Amino acid sequence: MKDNAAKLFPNPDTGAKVMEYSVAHSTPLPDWLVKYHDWGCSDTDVPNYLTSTYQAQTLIFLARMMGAKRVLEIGVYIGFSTMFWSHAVGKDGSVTGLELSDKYAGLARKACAENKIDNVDIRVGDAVKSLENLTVTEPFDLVFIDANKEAYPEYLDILLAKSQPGQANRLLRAGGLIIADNVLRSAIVADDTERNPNVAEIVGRHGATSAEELIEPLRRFNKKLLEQPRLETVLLPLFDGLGMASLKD
Ligand SMILES: C[S@@+](CC[C@H](N)C(=O)[O-])C[C@H]1O[C@@H](n2cnc3c(N)ncnc32)[C@H](O)[C@@H]1O
Repeated sequence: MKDNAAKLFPNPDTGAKVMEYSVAHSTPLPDWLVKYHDWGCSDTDVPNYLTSTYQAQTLIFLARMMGAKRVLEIGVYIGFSTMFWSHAVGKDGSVTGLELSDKYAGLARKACAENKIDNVDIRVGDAVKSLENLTVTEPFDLVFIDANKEAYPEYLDILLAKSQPGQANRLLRAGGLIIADNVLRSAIVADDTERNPNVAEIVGRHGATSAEELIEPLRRFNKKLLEQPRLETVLLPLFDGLGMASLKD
């Protein structure tokens, strides 16, 4: 049987070169998005929150390939991903962003205004509440989950409950895509043994009492994606782990 993990990179340097080459041979982001990402990495509270520019290139490609016009984003931060979704859906599409922090929502709105983006609507508050209260006239094509990891299972439950077949004003259309970031969380979700040095590092970084506290909600989320009969799922070990599922009716 062919090995699932192709042994492409003999060492980290070659791995980095392959990545550099792959980025250079993928449709580039517009300059204004790259500039905003640079600013986000150098001058904001938590640069680590940002998706990478290569992840942006990949997700834009995916959204356009499925013809997505309406995107819901859970976890906006300073609006980098919000703006790349806006770029992906084009002027006749729209993006709704849910963000807890008033400050980050303000930065995101400012960036949208500065870049003449007028198809983004950012709502401030806890995303569980915002999702519960969200009503739409047309369903979303794509939902990007990138907020507090402990609430991922709840976000999924609400999304599915509000996207029932035949339901008026459902949130996600049949055939719509759910993309969840960080579902492997520096590999600790798949390997929480002492062989994985990231376990101690991540627990320390998040001031968690145990690795389990960080791992359990994501394992529950990944299991729900897999076992929910209305979802067809693939977990890509790219970036920090991308959970992807399409909704069947
Ligand atoms: C990883 S960042 C999002 C990064 C953004 N998607 C990007 O790639 O540019 C996660 C965001 O989720 C927000 N967040 C955390 N808990 C939340 C909650 N309960 N409801 C809504 N947003 C939340 C944080 O304030 C933070 O801005």
